[in-house]
Amino acid sequence: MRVAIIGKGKMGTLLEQTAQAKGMQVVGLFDITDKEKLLNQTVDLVIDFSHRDNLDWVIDYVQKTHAALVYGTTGLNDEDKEKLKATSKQNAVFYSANYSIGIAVLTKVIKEITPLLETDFDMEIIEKHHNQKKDAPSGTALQLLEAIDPQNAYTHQFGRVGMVGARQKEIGIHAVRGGTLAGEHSVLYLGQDEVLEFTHQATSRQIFVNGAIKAAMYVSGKKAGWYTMEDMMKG
Ligand SMILES: NC(=O)C1=CN([C@@H]2O[C@H](COP(=O)(O)OP(=O)(O)OC[C@H]3O[C@@H](n4cnc5c(N)ncnc54)[C@H](OP(=O)(O)O)[C@@H]3O)[C@@H](O)[C@H]2O)C=CC1
Ligand SMILES: O=C(O)C1=N[C@H](C(=O)O)C[C@H](O)C1
Repeated sequence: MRVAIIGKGKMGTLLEQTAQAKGMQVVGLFDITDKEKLLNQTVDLVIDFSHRDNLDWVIDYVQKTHAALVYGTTGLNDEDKEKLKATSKQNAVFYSANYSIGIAVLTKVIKEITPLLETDFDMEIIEKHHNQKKDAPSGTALQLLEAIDPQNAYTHQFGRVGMVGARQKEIGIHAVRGGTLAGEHSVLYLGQDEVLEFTHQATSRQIFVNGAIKAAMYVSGKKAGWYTMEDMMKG
């Protein structure tokens, strides 16, 4: 499988090593500065872990070449997500804000348990990441938020400051940044005299890379469509 990787940062470089070890032919790591080099060739699959500013030219490229796309970049706005969804009408697009198995399972679990808890428990999300991360809150925190509030029934309270008053029908989302933390996400259910807390800790980026490579193998050769970790877990 001929693969192009968009992004030359922490994820891009680790992806290249792992993809090559799995026998994929990596034609290169690309960024906005050298996109012309990619436009001159075709690949079967593009893996993007870079920055949302690359989204438009990457979409143009996969649409022209019919390559499949595994997309992991976070910090997308609603319009960006719509563009990706629209691309999946002509291309196979695999999308996840977090390619670890642990977060895929946690997302599934909290979808199931939230309806049992939300009447009596307040819900909050806390994420912690390294000091180089550009977006906040993390894409995963937003994915977990969507899982606990699929109908948008709560106010989404991004941090709190000042005389905020008593808690309303809201979900708090909090971002911590520092050091080299690969990523930690907690979903808290806070009730009368009891707290239920689920925490996922990534102790290395390799888990995201392994998940993205699995997603690449899963989506390669599939017909146009939108593919997720949930689909891949079903097999
Ligand atoms: N879905 C998942 O499981 C995971 C997703 N991610 C996401 O992947 C992305 C990359 O993460 P990571 O490798 O750690 O980040 P890095 O900062 O290490 O690398 C980012 C890459 O994007 C490029 N870039 C930065 N800003 C711009 C810009 N404005 N326009 C075009 N290119 C740009 C950088 O180039 P330069 O160095 O020249 O600025 C670099 O090549 C992030 O969005 C992160 O949240 C990360 C881990 C897991
Ligand atoms: O930037 C990172 O590092 C990570 N980004 C993703 C996110 O925003 O959720 C996934 C993971 O937490 C690491």
